[in-house]
Amino acid sequence: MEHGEGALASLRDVRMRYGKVVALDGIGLDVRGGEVLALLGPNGAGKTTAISLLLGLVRADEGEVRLFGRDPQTIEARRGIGVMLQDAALPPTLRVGELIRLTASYYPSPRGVAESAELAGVADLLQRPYGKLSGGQQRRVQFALALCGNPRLLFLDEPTVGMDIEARQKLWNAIRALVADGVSIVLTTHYLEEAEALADRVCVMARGRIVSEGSVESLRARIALKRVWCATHLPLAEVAAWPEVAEARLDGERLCLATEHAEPLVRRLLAHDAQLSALEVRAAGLAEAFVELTRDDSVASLQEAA
Ligand SMILES: Nc1ncnc2c1ncn2[C@@H]1O[C@H](COP(=O)(O)OP(=O)(O)OP(=O)(O)O)[C@@H](O)[C@H]1O
Repeated sequence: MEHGEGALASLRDVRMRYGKVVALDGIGLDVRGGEVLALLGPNGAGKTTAISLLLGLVRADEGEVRLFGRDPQTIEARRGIGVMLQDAALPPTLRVGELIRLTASYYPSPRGVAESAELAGVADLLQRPYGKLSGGQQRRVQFALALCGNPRLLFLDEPTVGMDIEARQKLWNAIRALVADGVSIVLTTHYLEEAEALADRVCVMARGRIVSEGSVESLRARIALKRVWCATHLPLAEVAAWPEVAEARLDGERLCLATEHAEPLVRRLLAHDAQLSALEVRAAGLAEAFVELTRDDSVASLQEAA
């Protein structure tokens, strides 16, 4: 199958610059029907730019961008999506119910105001002016606006920023309900647990590229690695070549090694350096796996046959 065929939305060989800044450096991405795709990556990785292209808010310098097989700037394509961006500037004096009604009116077959509000957990806020709501409440209203058009595809850019734990859980449940209803979702997040809780597939971006793509499990597989730190006179290059060592780098004064075989590695280290000190062994968490993935493009070996 040709890349992008059958996908709800796709980027192909897309490059994008802002002046001298390369925001996207040749990326390909498909959003498939029925999936929750999480885009992860550190600040400035290019996640928002990728979404902005799919939404038709900006045009790519190079490459092809399709939304429902069309140019994302066409009205037909835009009517099929719902959007929750980071910097939603909504009129503060409008009441929540009015905002939902107004937004829904742009769509051919919207959800009702009451149903949208119920799904987003803002049914008790309908009479309140938007500007008087808390940050977390405003985010939930923005979610209601994203889903009120009855979209097939929903873009959520860091949807749970500023929400407390309970609100976050409620939003996750609402997202699950939409997915069960056949809605596809593209989500960006800095919370790994959010990707774990929701995503079928994860794309890790760094420096305008996709450095890893696969299931949440393939990311989690990195937890099998342990981290070993030690102060040693052994040269980094020598230790990096040992068979037990998956990755090696300097962390301040110490070597930091990633390994699946911590005990044999520690035995070998001690055998080669009797003066070795400051030894520490820890399991690598998902957060560390993520940092590793985004540290260096060469660690793209996790690529999973999807
Ligand atoms: N309108 C713009 N003008 C100039 N540079 C921009 C613009 N938008 C994005 N950039 C730059 O492009 C790069 C990618 O930014 P982008 O917002 O896509 O990253 P991100 O992954 O969404 O980051 P974050 O997690 O901080 O939201 C960054 O270096 C950013 O500074």
